[in-house]
Amino acid sequence: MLQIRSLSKRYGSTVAVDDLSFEVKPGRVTGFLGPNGAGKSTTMRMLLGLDRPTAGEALVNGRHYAELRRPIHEVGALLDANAVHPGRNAYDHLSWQAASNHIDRRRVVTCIEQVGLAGVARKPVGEFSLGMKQWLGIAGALLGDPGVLMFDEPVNGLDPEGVRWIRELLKGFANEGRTVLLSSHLMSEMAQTADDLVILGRGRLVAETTVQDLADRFVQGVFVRSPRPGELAQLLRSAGYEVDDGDSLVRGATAEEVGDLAAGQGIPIHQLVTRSASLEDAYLELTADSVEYRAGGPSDD
Ligand SMILES: Nc1ncnc2c1ncn2[C@@H]1O[C@H](COP(=O)(O)OP(=O)(O)OP(=O)(O)O)[C@@H](O)[C@H]1O
Repeated sequence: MLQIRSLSKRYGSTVAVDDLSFEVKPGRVTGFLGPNGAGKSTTMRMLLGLDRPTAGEALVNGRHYAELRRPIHEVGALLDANAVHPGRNAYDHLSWQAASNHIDRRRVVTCIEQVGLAGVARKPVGEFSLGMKQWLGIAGALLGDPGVLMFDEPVNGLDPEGVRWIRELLKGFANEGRTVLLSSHLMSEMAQTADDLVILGRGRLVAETTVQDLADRFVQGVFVRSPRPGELAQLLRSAGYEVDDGDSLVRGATAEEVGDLAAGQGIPIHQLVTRSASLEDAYLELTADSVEYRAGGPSDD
């Protein structure tokens, strides 16, 4: 369990995190989303005791990181996959981490196998692809078999197969009852991975929701096809619905409402499909005011 309470962090005149509060629950994958510079990494660093809050608290299992008795057994994290000595091999890298935390070497082998690196464990990390470094970072996070896992942009730069692999791995961790916090600036990466969503913009909480609720909230309407479209559209308009796209899109209605109205007047329906905005659309709308830089240059506020 992770708890963020009225958390703020300033760097000089930059407010990186601004009075942020949310919770991350066990048994779920929580997507931590926000445009570049929204404050995700800063929040994670404060949870891990790597940065000191200006105000508020960031708690792991109800305690500050510094108060955890055996931190590596409570929380594991991958913040920067490249923060590995390139000349060291994967096995030695993890063994060194394990030794300094009194963790048995057999656990190193288990973690290496769990992330599929057994075949390259003796290769220098400098020869690893970005994906392999990410797996190694995940193996490091698993060393202490912690109940809480945090990953900062773990799928950044991975190919689709790598993304799918990591997605299944993270879902598996949540199914084991662990708390999994996963940051990204892309909704597309979260839609199929996360259960819950915490969305930031300019250091502030924009939404704390579930993927399902967000999708439901942004439902656009119902696409309907009938051999008597004009008549149906008139009926729907008189019932107070907005109908457009050549009388085929009924805004603000459910499929049941449209179907029942049509049935009441004996108007045949050949197709009835609920049409949602994509999660990506919903996310862009929610964070539109928070983007530091857009494709066309700096935002004008
Ligand atoms: N050590 C630091 N010194 C000064 N400013 C910082 C520092 N760390 C972060 N910031 C600033 O704080 C803000 C939040 O940065 P942060 O890295 O937490 O965002 P993020 O959501 O993780 O973004 P990204 O997806 O780009 O990593 C940014 O404006 C950033 O420039």
